[in-house]
Amino acid sequence: MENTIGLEIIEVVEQAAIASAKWMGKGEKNTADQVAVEAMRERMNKIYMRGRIVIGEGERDDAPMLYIGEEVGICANPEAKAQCNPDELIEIDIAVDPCEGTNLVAYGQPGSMAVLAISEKGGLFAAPDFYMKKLAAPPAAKGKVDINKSATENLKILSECLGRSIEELVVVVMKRERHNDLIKEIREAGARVQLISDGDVGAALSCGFAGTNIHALMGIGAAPEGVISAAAMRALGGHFQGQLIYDPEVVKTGLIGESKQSNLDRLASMGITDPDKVYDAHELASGETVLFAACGITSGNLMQGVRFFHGGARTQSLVISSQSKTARFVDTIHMNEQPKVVQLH
Ligand SMILES: O=C(COP(=O)(O)O)[C@@H](O)[C@H](O)[C@H](O)[C@H](O)COP(=O)(O)O
Ligand SMILES: [Mn+2]
Ligand SMILES: [Mn+2]
Repeated sequence: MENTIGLEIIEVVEQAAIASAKWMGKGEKNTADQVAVEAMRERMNKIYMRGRIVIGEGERDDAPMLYIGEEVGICANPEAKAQCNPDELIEIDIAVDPCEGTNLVAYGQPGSMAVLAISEKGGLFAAPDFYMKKLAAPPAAKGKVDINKSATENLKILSECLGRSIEELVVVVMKRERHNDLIKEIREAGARVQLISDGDVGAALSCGFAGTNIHALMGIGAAPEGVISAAAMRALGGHFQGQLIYDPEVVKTGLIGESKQSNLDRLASMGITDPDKVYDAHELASGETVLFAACGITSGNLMQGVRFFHGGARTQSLVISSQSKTARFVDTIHMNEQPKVVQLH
């Protein structure tokens, strides 16, 4: 799979990031999102694969493109349809977030990225658009920290696994009212908290790499982003656990349906019989091969954002593969028809 489409998925996230970056700082989050979706879809439909979107736009925004269940790949491209033989193509499930951190793009803040994860058919958990309690940590703490333990206990474990004092640990938490107690507990335990307004995929990913000065992600974010983060951590060997949150009282927003009971009914209709199950990275991204790709829209811990120059743009992407066990940073100069210069920096 990596050989077949590894390079192509880099271009998919690059194109989405470039499109979205044109709307950076313009205060229009929906446009920044929409153009990323269109660019991602257009490039995806040139790939010789039979792709199916399992996590996409859709539930939250009732989107017309990259919706859950949409078929993508060369056979979905009207121009190629005549020559297309689906039986010859590899079947792939895809989780996408073409613009992860739409607010970050709209307001010119760091940490937004175009992101996707792919695996064989059935290899990614088709999470509903609910919330998810998440715990991400570096590879050294994999299987040692536990989402069922308190933050205080996990910080002690992290401190031992990483050979640093608790005071030397930094935990990313989304700045939300629902996290007030968690933030207090982390601070009282002695660790430092980095509050983010959006973009918990980037935070989870940062835990996978030493040198980012981020040692854990704790708290509740969106479930689809949880699966994408899990795919990255699965391929990288980091720790990720997620537990669906279906009670609107816990998150204090109306985003996950009217009532706890209606959400439980919906989970049951999806075949999720144990709604409180804690999933680890291997369960959320269970395929034999898992690939993760991201391209910075605005600069973050791991990737620089898109930099435009007259006639082109430069991007930085990351592709992580469970198959080749590589985390590959890709630095690309994109040249339009006739650039006056090919800008190096
Ligand atoms: O910040 C986020 C927004 O993602 P997007 O809509 O693609 O720009 C995600 O990283 C979060 O995981 C998540 O969507 C968020 O926590 C849910 O929203 P909220 O109710 O504001 O916490
Ligand atoms: Mn997102
Ligand atoms: Mn998004």
